[in-house]
Amino acid sequence: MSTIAAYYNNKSILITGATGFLGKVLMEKLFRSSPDLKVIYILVRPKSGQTLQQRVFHILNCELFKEVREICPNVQEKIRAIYADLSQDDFAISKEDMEELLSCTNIIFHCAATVRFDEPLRSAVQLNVVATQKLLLMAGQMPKLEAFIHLSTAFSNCYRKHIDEVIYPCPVEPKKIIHSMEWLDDAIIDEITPKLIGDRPNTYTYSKALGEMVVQQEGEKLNIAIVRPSIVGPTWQEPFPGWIDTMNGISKIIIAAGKGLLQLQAVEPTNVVDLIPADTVINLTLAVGWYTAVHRPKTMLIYHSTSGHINPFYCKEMGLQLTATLEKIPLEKPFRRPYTIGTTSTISKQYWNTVSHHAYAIIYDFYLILTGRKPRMTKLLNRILKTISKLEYFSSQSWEWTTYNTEMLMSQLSPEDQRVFNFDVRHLNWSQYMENYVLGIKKYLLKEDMAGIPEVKQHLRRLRNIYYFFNTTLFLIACRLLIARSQMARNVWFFIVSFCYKFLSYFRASRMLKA
Ligand SMILES: CCCCCCCCCCCCCCCCCCCCCCCCCCCCCC(=O)SCCNC(=O)CCNC(=O)[C@H](O)C(C)(C)COP(=O)(O)OP(=O)(O)OC[C@H]1O[C@@H](n2cnc3c(N)ncnc32)[C@H](O)[C@@H]1OP(=O)(O)O
Ligand SMILES: NC(=O)C1=CN([C@@H]2O[C@H](COP(=O)(O)OP(=O)(O)OC[C@H]3O[C@@H](n4cnc5c(N)ncnc54)[C@H](OP(=O)(O)O)[C@@H]3O)[C@@H](O)[C@H]2O)C=CC1
Repeated sequence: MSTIAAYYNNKSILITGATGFLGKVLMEKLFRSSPDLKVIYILVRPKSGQTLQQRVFHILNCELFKEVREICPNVQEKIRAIYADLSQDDFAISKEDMEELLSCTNIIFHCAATVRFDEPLRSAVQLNVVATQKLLLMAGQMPKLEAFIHLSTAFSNCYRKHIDEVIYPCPVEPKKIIHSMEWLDDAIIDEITPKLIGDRPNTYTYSKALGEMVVQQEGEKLNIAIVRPSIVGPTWQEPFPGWIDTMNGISKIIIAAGKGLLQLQAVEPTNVVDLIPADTVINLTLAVGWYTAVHRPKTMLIYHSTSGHINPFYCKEMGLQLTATLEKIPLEKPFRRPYTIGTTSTISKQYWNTVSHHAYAIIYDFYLILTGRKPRMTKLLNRILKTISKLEYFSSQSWEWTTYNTEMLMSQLSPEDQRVFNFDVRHLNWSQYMENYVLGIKKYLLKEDMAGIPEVKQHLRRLRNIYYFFNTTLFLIACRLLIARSQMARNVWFFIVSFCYKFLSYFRASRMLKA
């Protein structure tokens, strides 16, 4: 049996963010690989009118947990959902629950975070920094705690091009930031936010960097490690390929491209997109948990979960594969045929935005008005372009992450552990992965019916014909206008027509001679 899987058996594990994308994949893998684990405590808040129990029921009944439901029929009994709101003091956990957590927990996986790039600094700090600090204080009071694993992001130091597995300190100490948030009002915080985040693009990356500093400072006496994934995509292999249930940045780009709404991508075709599958991140996280608890490294180690250095996926390759896949597995109700153009030049971006986005939206809205409907395309397009502009910082650049700790860990695993907890992306086939990505988006995110694919393909063929017809008509109108206004265009036109006529006459004459 795998040593790592055996380690988690009979353990009490505390997970924050278990209702999130990575949290679910983490729980699933734990139950599948170590069905004899004692209990998983999850800190959950009620949401969207659902109680804690309803949320847990919903998670366990989703497709991701299909295999777990068979392997571990009593899975429901092994999850203990604890009411908690991490943005409140003491997390609003009841006294009894807190006592149980403090006395029983063996391992903590801290996944909860606000991942929105545009979160106001106060809320980003509250969740990504203050909550982390409080959880570390709790961890310090847990006599049975063996490891604390903190999930951060590979982009916490994205103002650097080359990023090592170390903490890069922020100029202002986290404690000072936390303190200032207590007495500054929202207007002042908004005003000073750009100065505080400095070269970072948003409050998310800044607050995650502060969170790492807090982990380093407050976790000195703990057995602690940080995992930094890059852009997390759907599962690669486990429990099945293509599972995704989050509308993160890159999925938004794929959907907008798939619906034919977005053709221009602010990317340099030669840049690397550092995508990493969710199951790879979780396998590494579990291996890190085991290594930290059993081998107890002297210093806190940081592990990069990235792909670019060993199996680079270039933007151009991604664009081509995305276009090919979207033809094979089209998304429902496309506005146009999916097509991608990548550029980072401002002039080129403005040109393609006008020609390829705004012009089409205006024409479509005009068509809607003519057919007695309400125009909506320009509004939708503007919203999408606004969203995409917030991702441009990440799509238009490349980074280099070193992975010495991740490679060291891989070398410490037995062949069986390397197989069961595979986090080696050298053999990841990007073309296959993109196909499963689109399938996953279609099935699990958009909940579209696979049986509708032939009909969509037919619709796409109609759109293609309209496109050719429209372009040919535009071309002929342009030619006609030119001929009417310019002597030179008329001369060129007569030259082309007489040349074609002579060619045809010669062709006919030679055929008659042969006959
Ligand atoms: C055949 C020829 C082929 C030619 C090929 C030639 C090759 C040439 C090269 C071409 C290359 C092309 C490549 C194509 C692919 C490019 C890939 C680029 C890769 C880079 C992508 C970067 C992605 C992000 C990177 C993240 C790094 C950080 C790592 C982390 O830790 S991330 C943690 C997770 N967080 C996130 O991912 C972000 C979370 N989201 C947010 O923070 C927010 O959504 C936001 C981004 C800040 C945007 O906020 P908004 O308020 O603006 O948007 P909101 O999401 O609230 O939506 C507003 C409304 O708009 C609607 N909407 C949004 N998107 C879409 C859509 N796609 N479709 C339809 N509608 C959309 C949305 O529904 C909202 O509507 P409402 O609910 O009604 O209000
Ligand atoms: N997804 C990605 O591309 C990447 C993610 N990461 C990191 O991985 C971790 C997990 O990310 P991911 O799963 O994608 O994020 P999600 O947004 O899917 O999940 C966030 C989780 O945090 C919980 N949470 C948020 N606020 C609170 C609160 N006040 N009280 C209790 N729980 C709360 C959410 O609970 P609820 O369901 O109630 O909202 C949810 O379970 C994060 O630390 C993130 O920074 C790093 C790199 C890339």
